[in-house]
Amino acid sequence: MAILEVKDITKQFGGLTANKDITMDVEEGKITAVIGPNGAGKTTFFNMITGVYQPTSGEIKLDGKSLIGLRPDEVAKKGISRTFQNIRLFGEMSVIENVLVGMHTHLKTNLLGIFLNLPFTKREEANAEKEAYRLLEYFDLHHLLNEKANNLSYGAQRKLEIARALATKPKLILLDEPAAGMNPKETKELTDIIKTMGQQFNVTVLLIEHDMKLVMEISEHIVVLDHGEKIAEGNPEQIRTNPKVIEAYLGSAAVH
Ligand SMILES: Nc1ncnc2c1ncn2[C@@H]1O[C@H](COP(=O)(O)OP(=O)(O)OP(=O)(O)O)[C@@H](O)[C@H]1O
Repeated sequence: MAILEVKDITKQFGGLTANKDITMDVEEGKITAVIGPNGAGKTTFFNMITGVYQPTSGEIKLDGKSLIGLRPDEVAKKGISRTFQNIRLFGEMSVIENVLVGMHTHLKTNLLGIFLNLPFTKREEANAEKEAYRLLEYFDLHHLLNEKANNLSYGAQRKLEIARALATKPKLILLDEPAAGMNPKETKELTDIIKTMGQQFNVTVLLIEHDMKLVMEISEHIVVLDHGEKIAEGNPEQIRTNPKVIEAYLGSAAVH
């Protein structure tokens, strides 16, 4: 079943068409990747799904309900969470605080409850901390929980961003180049995390990534954009051997 349905979306910035009539489905529980050369329109595509930009035309549905016209915070409430190409953590806050901030978007507690120190509030906070710890354990960041986010290695910051995005309990998580800037060891670790996190956290993964080894290893479905248009989609084998994709993006050397 498709959790996300995108139909004929187009985005124009003045005279430039960044996305043109893109149609695709993201199947629930499957890892889907969007690939393509720089400037192909991948981030614009994510920005439309998350309400940062409104499409010039077309339809986007989550669980059969339209997301058109919703602001980013409203899209987030519907169950879509994301990470960014450039890391956006609260650098002065600790690792666990970064995750707790993510969780607070769906806790029932309000500020009054915190000031009055109500039992319900305390219980909810304690549960949130436990859950945050469990998340950090999964990302192997639990030993760093009191460290300032700014002090983490680059790879650890990238993982923390994903952990924070998961803390909002999304149905669908969008990862924008999660492996960018990572060394091979970090990329390998991240590959394993992304591969298993769907089942672990009951979330569907849609990612943009340039690291083809990662993409080919974890994706069940791949969509290829070039100059704002979808030029191919299919499973890794179909994409790897598609002449159009090789010409536009992969190059003959990258096929093996
Ligand atoms: N806000 C904007 N205003 C004008 N043009 C934009 C805007 N955002 C993106 N573009 C243009 O749209 C095109 C697609 O950009 P986009 O960032 O979506 O590509 P991309 O595939 O994500 O590239 P990369 O892999 O380099 O991140 C580019 O030509 C870009 O300059």
